[in-house]
Amino acid sequence: MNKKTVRDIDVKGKRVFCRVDFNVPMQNGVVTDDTRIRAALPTIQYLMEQGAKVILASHLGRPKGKVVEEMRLNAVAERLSELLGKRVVKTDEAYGDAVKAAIAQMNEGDVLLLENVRFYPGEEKNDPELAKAFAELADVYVNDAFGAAHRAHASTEGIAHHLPAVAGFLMEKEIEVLGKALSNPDRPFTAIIGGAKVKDKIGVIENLLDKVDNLIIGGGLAYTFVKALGHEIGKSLLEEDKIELAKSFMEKAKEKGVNFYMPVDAVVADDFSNDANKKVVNIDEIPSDWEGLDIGPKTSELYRDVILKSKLVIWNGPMGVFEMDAFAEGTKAVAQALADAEGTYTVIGGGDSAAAVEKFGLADKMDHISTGGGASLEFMEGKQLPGVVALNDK
Ligand SMILES: Nc1ncnc2c1ncn2[C@@H]1O[C@H](COP(=O)(O)OP(=O)(O)O)[C@@H](O)[C@H]1O
Ligand SMILES: O=C(OP(=O)(O)O)[C@H](O)COP(=O)(O)O
Repeated sequence: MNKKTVRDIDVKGKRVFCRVDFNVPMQNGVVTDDTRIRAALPTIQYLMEQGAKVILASHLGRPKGKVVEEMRLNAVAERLSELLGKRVVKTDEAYGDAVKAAIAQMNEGDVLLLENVRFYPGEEKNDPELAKAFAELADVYVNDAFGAAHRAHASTEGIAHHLPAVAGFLMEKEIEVLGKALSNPDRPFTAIIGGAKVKDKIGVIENLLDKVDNLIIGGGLAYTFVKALGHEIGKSLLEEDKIELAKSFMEKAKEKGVNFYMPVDAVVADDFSNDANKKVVNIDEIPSDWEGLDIGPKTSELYRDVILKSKLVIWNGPMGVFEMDAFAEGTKAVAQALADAEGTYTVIGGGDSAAAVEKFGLADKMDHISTGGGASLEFMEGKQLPGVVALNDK
């Protein structure tokens, strides 16, 4: 990475505004998955050890510029305190006089967490005034929020124009791992794209066709491709206006010598529910009033073979509706193949795929699980991430 990191600056005694992505799932006021908090610990602990006054900032959810009580960061501060073994002070605002007064009380090595930055309308608008108000709190800016690096917001981008601005360790690692995967991949290089958001993923599929040896398609978005081949897909997920594009991708794959793998069979159901009637059919035999909710066993086997022969695999998006046990087998099979693949570097691209490997107890078998869903996708599409661009060059 050609950006400066926390290693390149002296932070002793300095107030460091460190943007993290603590956008974690919560239920009844308790953090239910602290992966993102743990992922930021190396940077936080380094700053503490170096004698910085660590001021953490994060968003949680999408409160749309207003205070939403359930989206306060109090529970996050509690969890972070437990993980650090040190009390983290939490302010009820993210800038202003009360916050400045709390910061003035800090000693070297102390940690303070600001309130949810998205309680202010200026955050998502990247309002220069809010960016300045954040900058006034500190001497140095550190961005460790890879999961939010695709957002040009006041605390992820604007503030970097007012202070010395460097990357944290998580940001550095994410960019390095994903960057290496794309620029200098070990081969055969396989990308597995699944999930439901066809529109969001079309761009990444197009970009990956220039880079991979094998492209595997699964999940809800596969049916637009099945339809493009001229098959009946019943009530399966369809993005009608992307059929032509899907066709062009399959042609492009052929021209470029990319092996394009699509489901050869599917688990279809007569209802979108765990208790629906279900059966396995060949991909060109989906009944008109049924819908495909998982890849079938023949497809799982085919995909497993491709995975085991690969040296690098990146995976984004489940193979089926894995949240329902009845349609989790395909996603589980792919996760298991990744876990079993020896000498294969496996990268999980955030979001639901990360939740899936966690659910199947295979997370520790993966080489890199990205903390960013949208961010890793945009990175793989070849887009510049504003939160990274704004940092100081080496
Ligand atoms: N065949 C399918 N039909 C409908 N939804 C599906 C299908 N396969 C997967 N999904 C859904 O896709 C969702 C994840 O999609 P997406 O958000 O694109 O993935 P990610 O979060 O990994 O980027 C999951 O909630 C899953 O239930
Ligand atoms: O959870 C996040 O995105 P992700 O689910 O795509 O990884 C990030 O914290 C960004 O949140 P946002 O999509 O509300 O800007």
